[in-house]
Amino acid sequence: MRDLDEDALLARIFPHLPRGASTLVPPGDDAAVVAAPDGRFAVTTDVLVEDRHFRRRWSGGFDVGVRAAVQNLADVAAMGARPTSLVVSLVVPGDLPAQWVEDLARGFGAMCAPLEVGVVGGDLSGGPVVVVAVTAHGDLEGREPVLRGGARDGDVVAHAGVRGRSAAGWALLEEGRADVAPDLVAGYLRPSSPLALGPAAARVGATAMIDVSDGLVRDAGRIGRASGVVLDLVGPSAYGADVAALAAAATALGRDAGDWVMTGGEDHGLLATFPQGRALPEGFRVVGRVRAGEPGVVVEGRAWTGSAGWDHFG
Ligand SMILES: Nc1ncnc2c1ncn2[C@@H]1O[C@H](COP(=O)(O)OP(=O)(O)OP(=O)(O)O)[C@@H](O)[C@H]1O
Ligand SMILES: Cc1ncc(C[n+]2csc(CCOP(=O)(O)O)c2C)c(N)n1
Ligand SMILES: [Mg+2]
Ligand SMILES: [Mg+2]
Ligand SMILES: [Mg+2]
Repeated sequence: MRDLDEDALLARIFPHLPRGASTLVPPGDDAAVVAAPDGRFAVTTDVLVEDRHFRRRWSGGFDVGVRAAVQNLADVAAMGARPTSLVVSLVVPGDLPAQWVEDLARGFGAMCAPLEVGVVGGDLSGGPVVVVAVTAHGDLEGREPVLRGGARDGDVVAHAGVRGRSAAGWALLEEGRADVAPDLVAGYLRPSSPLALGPAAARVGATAMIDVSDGLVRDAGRIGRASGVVLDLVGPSAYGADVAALAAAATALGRDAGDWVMTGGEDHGLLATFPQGRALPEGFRVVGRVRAGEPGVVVEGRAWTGSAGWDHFG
């Protein structure tokens, strides 16, 4: 596994997976779309693993519940769908206080109840570390899903949500410096995604969309490769306010705030492409252009030479 990256591993998995009779959008996007006799729905799953995504000494059950919900709801929103329901599978070690699990459920409730998203079931098992695996469903409300593969030469690239805050908060926790910027730590522990802007982007004709889980540059590259175009992003110098908000943390840790903005994961903003001249939903900000060229991503016209963004294996 150490010799593969996530995309290479998926390329080995996908050929073996049956398409089934009802698949409208197969694996490869933020969610699949499945036909139902009375319509169709988006479905997606993401897992959080103790000591890979969170540490129990930093994150309470409530935090992990919020985060697991957001991570999955954002994948639904990135299809242009409205989330409707979750199911939650838990693996819990024997030393875990029952209160932690109750707090986890409260975290799901706090995130989902205001959205009228039901948490409608799940599964329980024991195991060596905490694992929270969530499946989320969404309603496309009669619209076409917004795929990763629809960006076209001449489109604008726009982003909604925060940039780099989760990465900065995670770095502060790792270095024992949470005191430097508690707001950034909160952005890591309990990220917030502009979920309503997924359907809003779809309604104004977004051509492609992804939620940013592995970093702007890496996830922009996924749209570029899926669409057969290149996304040319603005660089860190265009993100003055974002960089300023991360400056104290970057200074304290000797890290680069611009790198967090461009490559930090787990913010769960929405990155979308729109036809040129389209009025964007409020909350989206233009961060680049789509051009013809070697499919993928460039920053200010050049290959990105900063860190690559998150990959579990690569
Ligand atoms: N084990 C697997 N079997 C089948 N399909 C998979 C598997 N793992 C991932 N996929 C599919 O591969 C695509 C990419 O998955 P990935 O997890 O990178 O996307 P994501 O959930 O949007 O990102 P992230 O997990 O970083 O938040 C998705 O369509 C997903 O359903
Ligand atoms: C303890 C700890 N170590 C490392 C990280 C960083 N991290 C883990 S997964 C991920 C990207 C998205 O994951 P996925 O693709 O699984 O959704 C990132 C940035 C963390 N959050 N906690
Ligand atoms: Mg996603
Ligand atoms: Mg995933
Ligand atoms: Mg990922």
